[in-house]
Amino acid sequence: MNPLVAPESSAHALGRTALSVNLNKVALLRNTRHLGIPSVTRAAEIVLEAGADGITVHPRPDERHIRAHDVHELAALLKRWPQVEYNIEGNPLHNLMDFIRAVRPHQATFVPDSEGQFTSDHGWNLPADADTLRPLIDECHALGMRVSLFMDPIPEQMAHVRAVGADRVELYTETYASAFGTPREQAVRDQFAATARAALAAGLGVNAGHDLNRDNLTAFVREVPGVAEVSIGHALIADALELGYSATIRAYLGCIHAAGATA
Ligand SMILES: CC(=O)[C@@H](O)[C@H](O)COP(=O)(O)O
Ligand SMILES: NCC(=O)COP(=O)(O)O
Repeated sequence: MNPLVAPESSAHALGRTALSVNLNKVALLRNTRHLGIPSVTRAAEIVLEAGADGITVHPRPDERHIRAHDVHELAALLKRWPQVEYNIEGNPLHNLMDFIRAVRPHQATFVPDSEGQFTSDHGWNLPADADTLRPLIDECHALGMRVSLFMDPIPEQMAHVRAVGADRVELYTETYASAFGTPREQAVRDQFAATARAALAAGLGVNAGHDLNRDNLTAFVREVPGVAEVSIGHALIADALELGYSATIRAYLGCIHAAGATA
């Protein structure tokens, strides 16, 4: 994959938030038998044919879901989809950089997970982590890709994200998802909006992800300014078990459309 021709997705061109589908949980189900189904690459084909703007994977060191062969097979598949972005997430101090060097996705998302962590549950600590991250960000840039840092929604951290050389921040949205539907919902969403404004002011692009779903997505995209991309996996794949991949993608794109243009 040649990231030097990384697409500005149709979503960017249309002024709406891009939907990147995280396929971790398809691989998780696949790995419970030695039958190769459900297929990760088939899931990618169907969600892309339904209009998804990107594919995200998080190949954890223990290969509990996405395995090394998935990363490479998806890279080969996406050569047929030049307008689709490939986003690979992981800890660059563990196994992520091997995939980055081999596959050269459009975006690398650095996530500070430990090797056996149950799921992603916190962002980087800046500026403390800056010296460790800076050469890895520089290497990703030299390989021609964008770098996004997975961060908690703290406005004061955004200047540090830019200072270390990252292009985007991925706002860790679990606190928003947990507050949704409670009296704290608006205050928490306001915190994300303030963080996004600080990120944009620092010259960063804004991504978001973790526990987003059909219920909480529209209000987030409507009220948090400039969200370029949401990466969604767990809830979306759960919905697809009920609705099918294609109807699910149309539903999530409908949630984004209902939020209005981001431009
Ligand atoms: C970084 C993040 O919040 C998710 O992208 C992450 O991939 C979730 O990992 P699991 O699917 O292993 O829970
Ligand atoms: N970066 C977030 C992601 O890729 C998917 O997170 P989730 O929707 O599985 O919680």
